Amino acid sequence: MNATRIGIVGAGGRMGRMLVEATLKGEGVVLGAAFDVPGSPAIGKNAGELAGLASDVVVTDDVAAGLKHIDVLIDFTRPQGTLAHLELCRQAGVGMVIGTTGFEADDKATIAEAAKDIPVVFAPNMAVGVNVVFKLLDMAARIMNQGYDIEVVEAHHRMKIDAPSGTALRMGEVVAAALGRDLEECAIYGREGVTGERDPSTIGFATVRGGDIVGDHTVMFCGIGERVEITHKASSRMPYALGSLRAARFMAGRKNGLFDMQDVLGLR
Ligand SMILES: NC(=O)C1=CN([C@@H]2O[C@H](COP(=O)(O)OP(=O)(O)OC[C@H]3O[C@@H](n4cnc5c(N)ncnc54)[C@H](OP(=O)(O)O)[C@@H]3O)[C@@H](O)[C@H]2O)C=CC1
Ligand SMILES: O=C(O)C1=N[C@H](C(=O)O)C[C@H](O)C1
Repeated sequence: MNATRIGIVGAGGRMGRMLVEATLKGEGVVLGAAFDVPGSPAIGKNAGELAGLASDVVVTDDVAAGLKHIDVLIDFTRPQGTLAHLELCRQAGVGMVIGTTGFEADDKATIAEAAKDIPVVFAPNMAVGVNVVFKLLDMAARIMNQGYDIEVVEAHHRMKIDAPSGTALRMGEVVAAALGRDLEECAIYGREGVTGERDPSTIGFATVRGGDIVGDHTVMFCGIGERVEITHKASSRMPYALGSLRAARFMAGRKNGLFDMQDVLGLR
C-alpha cells in the first residue's frame, strides 16, 4: 500500500513541530507539504529543520497549491484558520485531521457539513490514553449516577488560549450523556463569591494555566465518604501527534464522513 502523504498546517507551532517529527520518523506516512501563516518565521525553512531532521519539504504559506501534493491535511492551528483550510480541502478533495479546539457550535456544524464531501477526523484529543479515559468516564458515570457530584479539573501551559480545554469539555459531554443530561444546561464554568450550596445536577469545570504543563485532566466523582478521580496526564505532545497519524492512515480509501478518535481506535 502507498504511504499516506501528509500536509501539516501550523508547522512552526508546538503541535506542528511535533507532527513534522512524527511524520518524518513514521511508517506508512510521508511528509508532502508543510505550511504556516504568512510572516511566520517558519516560512521558507526546510520543514525538517523544525524538528532537527532531514527533509526536502519547504514550509510555505500557499495551502491551496500545496494540497496537490498530499492526501491528508493535519491541522492544529486556530478555529478561524482551520475553517479556511477546511474549505480549501473540500474544494481539492483532500481529507483532514482536525485537532484544533475552541470552536463554536456553528463552526462544528460547518465541519460536519464539509465531511459530507471529504473524510474528516475531528477530535479534541488524539492521545490513545485520553480516548480510553472517555470510555472509563462513560462507565463510571453510569454506575455512580446518583449521590456523586461531578467536577472536571484541567491544567495546561501558560500559552493556551481557550478554556476549558476541548478535552475537558468532551469529558463533560461524555459524563452528561451517560447521565441523560445536556451539558449546555448543567455546566458550571468556575465559581466565585457566595455561590450557595452545590446543585447536584450540575457538572463543574475548573481551569489551571501555568508554565509548561502539557495537559492534565481529572474528573472527580465526589460522594459522601468516598471520592473517585479519573486522571490523564500528558508529559509530551508526541501521543497527540502519533494519534493524528493514526487518524490520517485511517482515512485511506474513505471518500467522506465525520469521525473522531473513538472511530479511529475502534472504541465506538
Ligand atoms: N486534539 C489534540 O490532541 C490537541 C489539540 N491541540 C490544539 O491545537 C491547537 C494548536 O495548539 P498549539 O500547537 O499548542 O498552538 P501554537 O500556537 O503553538 O501553534 C499554532 C500554529 O498555528 C498557526 N496559526 C495561528 N493562527 C492561524 C491561522 N488563523 N491560520 C493558520 N495558522 C494559524 C500559528 O502560527 P503563529 O505562531 O505564527 O501565529 C502556529 O504555527 C490548539 O487549538 C490546541 O488546543 C493541542 C494539542 C493536542
Ligand atoms: O492546547 C493544548 O496544549 C491542548 N489542547 C487540547 C485541548 O484543548 O483539549 C488537547 C490537550 O489537552 C493539549
